[in-house]
Amino acid sequence: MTKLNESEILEQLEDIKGWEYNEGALETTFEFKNFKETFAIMTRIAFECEAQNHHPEWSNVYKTLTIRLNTHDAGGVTIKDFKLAKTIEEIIESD
Ligand SMILES: C[C@H](O)[C@H](O)[C@H]1CNC2=NC(N)=NC(=O)C2=N1
Repeated sequence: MTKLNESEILEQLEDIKGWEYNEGALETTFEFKNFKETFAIMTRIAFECEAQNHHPEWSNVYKTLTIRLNTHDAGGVTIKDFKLAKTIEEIIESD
């Protein structure tokens, strides 16, 4: 898996609104209704991460969820990160 360069990353980012390239990772923050809803979404995302064998750096404070995606094995952002970011968007939009 080869890491993408910055212009490739910025080009791919045009397809997923709300995400940005920050300090070597794709990053976004979501705000939900309350903690229960946030944690339920995190659980659904976690199953999909397992299925893709690709895992986020994330943090949750009450109803705020921050997600950072990069590919440790490649030392940067790869197409796997974009695939997972799009999946996360689908999960949240289907809610
Ligand atoms: C052995 C296993 O396939 C690897 O450690 C996978 C698991 N999940 C991963 N997740 C992320 N975000 N980056 C990786 O490089 C990665 N590698």
